[in-house]
Amino acid sequence: MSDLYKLHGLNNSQVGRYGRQLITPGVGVAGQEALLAAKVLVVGAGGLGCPIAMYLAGAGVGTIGIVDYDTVEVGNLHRQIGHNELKEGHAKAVSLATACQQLNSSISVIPHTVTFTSDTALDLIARYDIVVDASDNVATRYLINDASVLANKILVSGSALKWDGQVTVYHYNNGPCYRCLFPVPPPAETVTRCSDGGVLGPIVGVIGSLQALEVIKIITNNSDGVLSGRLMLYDGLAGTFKTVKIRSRQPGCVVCGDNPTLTELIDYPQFCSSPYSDKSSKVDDRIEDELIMTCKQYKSILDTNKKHILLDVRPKNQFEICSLPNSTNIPIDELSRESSIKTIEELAINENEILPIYIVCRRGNKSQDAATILGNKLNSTEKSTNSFIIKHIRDGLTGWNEEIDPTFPLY
Ligand SMILES: Nc1ncnc2c1ncn2[C@@H]1O[C@H](COP(=O)(O)OP(=O)(O)OP(=O)(O)O)[C@@H](O)[C@H]1O
Ligand SMILES: [Zn+2]
Repeated sequence: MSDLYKLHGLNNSQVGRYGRQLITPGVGVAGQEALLAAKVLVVGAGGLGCPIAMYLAGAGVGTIGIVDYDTVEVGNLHRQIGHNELKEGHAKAVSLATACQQLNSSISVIPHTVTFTSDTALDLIARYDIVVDASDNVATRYLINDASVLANKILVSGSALKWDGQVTVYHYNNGPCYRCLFPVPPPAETVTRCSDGGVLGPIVGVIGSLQALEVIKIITNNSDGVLSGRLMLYDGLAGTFKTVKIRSRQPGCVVCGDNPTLTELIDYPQFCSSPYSDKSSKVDDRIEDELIMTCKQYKSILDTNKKHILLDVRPKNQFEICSLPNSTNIPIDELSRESSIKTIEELAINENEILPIYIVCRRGNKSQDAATILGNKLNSTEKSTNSFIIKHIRDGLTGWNEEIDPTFPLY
């Protein structure tokens, strides 16, 4: 296109590349120019981060930053479709940045292979206009919120688990921030992680795409429909979307309120009692020593053919993947039922002897709770006998894989 025809700053290849987007009502040349000038930071290069960054790259967002400390694993690929098998072991931020550049080499995509922490957040955010939360843990969520408010940036937030997801925009046009809605973090033990609850690829695909769309709406100044003060909920299994009004900005909010008291970043893992990661860490012992058995001890029980009951308290669909020989599956949620207790008693009471009951789960977390529940039910004071031996297997099936048999599949 010669200047004779041109009334704007887009060149011929930009008109060609972004044509379908350009002619969409509400975008136009001004919208495209704004996209090319925009700088967006995506925190997390996982399930949400992949579609977010790829769609923003496709749309021609001029500068995209991608933060992630982690590396690509094959178990990520069912949903993290910006990566591929050749990238196993590579930094996720670099892998996704490369995929974005392959999609659109005319923009700038900057990988930041660091953990987003109180030390790194403000420096990173300062280089961008909009922040997108594509992380997967509560500590990072509070950090991103506080850093965005302190740096006065708009935050596009999303989350997904199992078959569901949600999207909203914080700190936009006097709308609420995350803390206006959730002033204090939930108890760490009530938070379900993707690695425990599961998540489907298309669910993060939908939510990540919606987050990218909010970013595009904000940049192209389609402000009326921006999901500020509203939360869009997607139930993929039911096939429904619902948008609900959420609490407005709270004048008393510690970070975005009228008289904020939180004026610098804090220690978020401490505040949330959980780390900047949803990875499973070693589980601490919470019960007395006599209720604990190691994987090696259980192996020797098996090797010596000692009679016992092995109770696997994982959800049924996890038990189906693989289980230790002769184990009985009673998911922990069903353990307190009278019928479950009866089944366990029938299994354990064997002619004249009472067999010991060993409990296993994925990592040795739920099995501790199960040992306590079962101890209370079976050895309660109302019972005449107090003789059930109950132990949980420390480190669970993950420990079994690591210490005893690496062929036991991990998921
Ligand atoms: N504070 C943080 N700094 C940098 N990256 C983060 C931070 N918190 C989370 N992330 C990244 O956000 C991404 C979230 O992706 P996703 O929810 O798909 O989980 P994942 O950790 O890859 O999956 P899995 O739980 O299956 O291992 C991860 O790649 C994770 O490394
Ligand atoms: Zn607030």
